[in-house]
Amino acid sequence: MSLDRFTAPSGQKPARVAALIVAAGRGLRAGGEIPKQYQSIAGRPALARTVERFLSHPGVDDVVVVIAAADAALAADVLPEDVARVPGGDTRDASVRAGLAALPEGVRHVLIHDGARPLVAAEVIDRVLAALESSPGAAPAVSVTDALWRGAEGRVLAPTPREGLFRAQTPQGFDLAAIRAAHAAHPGGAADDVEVALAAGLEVAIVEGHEDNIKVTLPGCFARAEKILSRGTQMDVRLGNGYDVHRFGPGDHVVLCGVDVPHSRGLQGHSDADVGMHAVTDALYGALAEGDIGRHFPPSDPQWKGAASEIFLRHAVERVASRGFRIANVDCTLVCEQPKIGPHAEAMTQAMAAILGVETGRVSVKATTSERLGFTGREEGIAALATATLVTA
Ligand SMILES: Nc1ccn([C@@H]2O[C@H](COP(=O)(O)OP(=O)(O)OP(=O)(O)O)[C@@H](O)[C@H]2O)c(=O)n1
Ligand SMILES: C[C@](O)(CO)[C@H](O)COP(=O)(O)O
Repeated sequence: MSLDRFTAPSGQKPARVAALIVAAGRGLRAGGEIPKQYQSIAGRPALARTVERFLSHPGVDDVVVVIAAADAALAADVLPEDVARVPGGDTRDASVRAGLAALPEGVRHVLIHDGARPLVAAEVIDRVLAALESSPGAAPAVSVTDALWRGAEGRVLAPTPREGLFRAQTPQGFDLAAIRAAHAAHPGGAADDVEVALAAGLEVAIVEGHEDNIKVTLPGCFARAEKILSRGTQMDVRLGNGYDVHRFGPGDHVVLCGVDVPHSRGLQGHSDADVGMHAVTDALYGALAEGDIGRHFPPSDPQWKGAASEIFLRHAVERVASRGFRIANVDCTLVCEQPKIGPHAEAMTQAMAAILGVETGRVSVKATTSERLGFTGREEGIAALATATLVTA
């Protein structure tokens, strides 16, 4: 097979990539009342963490998760609604085959990953994808650094050379057509997809894995994964800012940070013109690098005319959670001469905190005048600025 086939000529759109996450195992070695992939690691199900790593990777176009039919209800609680799920088989390779068969048209490269490896880093995924440009298969591994022995009944029998030995990890990446053919020809019982690929004569490049990319296998692995997360190596802190302006028009009240405030005029806008809530919503989208309200709710779409801004904020809050973050704090400043914000700031804080799903101590709503300068000073409209901090959930 020519290696050129796997090289994206510069300037061409990169190959469409699917992540196939196998999560149909029973997790017998790990124990617990539910399979290990549904158990929590630092407050979040392992599988939710795994899936998020691929959903948030810019090189991955599709994510398909293979689950046991018996786990459908557990999966519904853990997986984002729009993530495709496929019923698995009794063995890992049967589950992989079921997933490969279900991948959408047009996928060229597939990354096959254990649902039980929730800490895979973006750099590891990057390295596999880069190697796939010049090889039909690529997989991460870490070299064996300890001495190896063969042993039995608690005794060392013989030292074993470790040169050239690697500990295999996932995601294992392949040209989709090639790995489908390899699985179809394999008798079954392979430990992983590299074994299947090699049996079919495919070349598989080794890329650098990561010690943190552990597979949750035994009961102690949950604590190990939590320790890795708490080290902060996987901690991501995001800051976002938002800014919005709405002009005054006819009316008898304004809606600010979810509270109706009596005023001699109203604010004009396509929605309810809640300038404070819009700034906070944009700060959340900004922290996720997901654009702004206009991208998610185009003003050209009549269905958002007069819409309560709460709809926008709730959407941004959902995006935060599904990207694996939580809101650490939000700070919003309203800039206007009138109406006076002070008497309403507490109600605004409470209304915002309820939608954001955080305690009121994490939300600040404050106001300033612009000393009668500029458009806010001339009372032509109200401006709002907001900052949001997100941290890994
Ligand atoms: N029939 C199977 C068996 C395994 N897997 C998945 O393959 C990955 C690696 O397998 P392993 O760690 O061995 O998981 P289990 O089979 O669940 O573990 P155990 O052997 O302890 O029961 C896991 O994400 C697991 O859910 C799968 O999708 N279908
Ligand atoms: C695929 C794999 O994760 C590679 O390390 C591993 O082979 C699957 O898990 P198991 O514990 O060997 O069943």
